[in-house]
Amino acid sequence: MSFFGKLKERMFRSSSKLDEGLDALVASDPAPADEGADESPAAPPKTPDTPVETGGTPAIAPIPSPVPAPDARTDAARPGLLSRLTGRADAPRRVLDDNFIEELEDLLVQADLGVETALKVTANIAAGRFGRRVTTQEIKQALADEVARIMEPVAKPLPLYPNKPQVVLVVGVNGAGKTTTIGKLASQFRAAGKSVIIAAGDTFRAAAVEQLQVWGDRAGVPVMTAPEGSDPASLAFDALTRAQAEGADLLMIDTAGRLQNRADLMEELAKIVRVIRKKDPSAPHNTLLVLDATTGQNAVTQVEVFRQMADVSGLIMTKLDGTARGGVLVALADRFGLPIHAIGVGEQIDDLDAFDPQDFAAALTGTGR
Ligand SMILES: Nc1nc2c(ncn2[C@@H]2O[C@H](COP(=O)(O)OP(=O)(O)OP(=O)(O)O)[C@@H](O)[C@H]2O)c(=O)[nH]1
Repeated sequence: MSFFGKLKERMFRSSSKLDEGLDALVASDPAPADEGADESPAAPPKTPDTPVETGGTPAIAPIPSPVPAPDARTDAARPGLLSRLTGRADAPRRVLDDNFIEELEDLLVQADLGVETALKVTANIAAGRFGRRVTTQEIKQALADEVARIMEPVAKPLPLYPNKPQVVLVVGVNGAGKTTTIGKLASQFRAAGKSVIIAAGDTFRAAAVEQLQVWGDRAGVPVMTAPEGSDPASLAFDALTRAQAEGADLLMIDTAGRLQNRADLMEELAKIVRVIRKKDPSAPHNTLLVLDATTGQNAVTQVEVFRQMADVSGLIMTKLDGTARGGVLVALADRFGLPIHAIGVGEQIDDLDAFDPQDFAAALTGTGR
């Protein structure tokens, strides 16, 4: 299955609230039009060609008339054979008015786009459409276009540099998916013919080290470990020494993610950087922040916190499968503009891929491709 296939199938599979919410938004016509017209698209027109205004409040979309409205530009408003076959002539419509805009904003906030981004996106969707009768499909497509427009500038694969080894520091809170992501990336680099070494820098958790070893075995990549509780900076130094001696292409350094004691963690990360720079002043070449999509708006806080602690160069978002909170990625892109290198949609080795804004927008809005 293609990665987009997986993304579409898994992303929000359990709770695709945005897609359903948009359907409900247009269908939840506060002043429903004549039901009869819905069931009989071929019936004579019961509605005027332009939206009906009822006492100052813009009318809610009448069920589409078989007679094209003068301003209609979509096939749905031209009930030809194709429209009837695809059912689009019957598509519910609703006037895009203030209420609609407010409800759309709420829906986007619930989908974790964050208030600021939700307001911006909604305003852009409404521009040029205000007062018009719109279908769900039109709104979904407009939303998908807006999301893709925001995400396009940040969709950048992890850059590979000629430096040998390229040192990749991986940071993020416990459980975000750092270990899994390192395993998946290592496996992909190996498949691309690169030699990789992993340093298990979370020396305080034996389980984390073991898990990394399992991933290293799977990927066919050596994992350097140190005794429990030992200094991660010292391990990083040794790992870089070995990577340089062996001419490895990449050194990936896992780190601890204990945010409970921010000062300690900050010092630990700073020390790792200080120490590896003794061997390579240009290292680390990438500092990847791994974020868990299921934490929703918490991811925004995590970016803020980790940017204070480390020179974060890019993001990887995991667990986009089975969550309704993937919209937070739009908020992150809009707010921070940090490159999004990859997304994870499962626990298997091939469940990580480069971030594609069009695919993501399509999966998020349910427009499909
Ligand atoms: N569904 C899903 N689960 C994932 C994904 N990425 C990681 N996981 C799971 O998330 C859990 C935590 O992942 P880890 O890789 O151990 O996270 P970590 O950041 O290294 O956590 P610590 O080892 O506690 O520091 C594991 O059970 C992974 O299998 C993903 O994209 N989708």
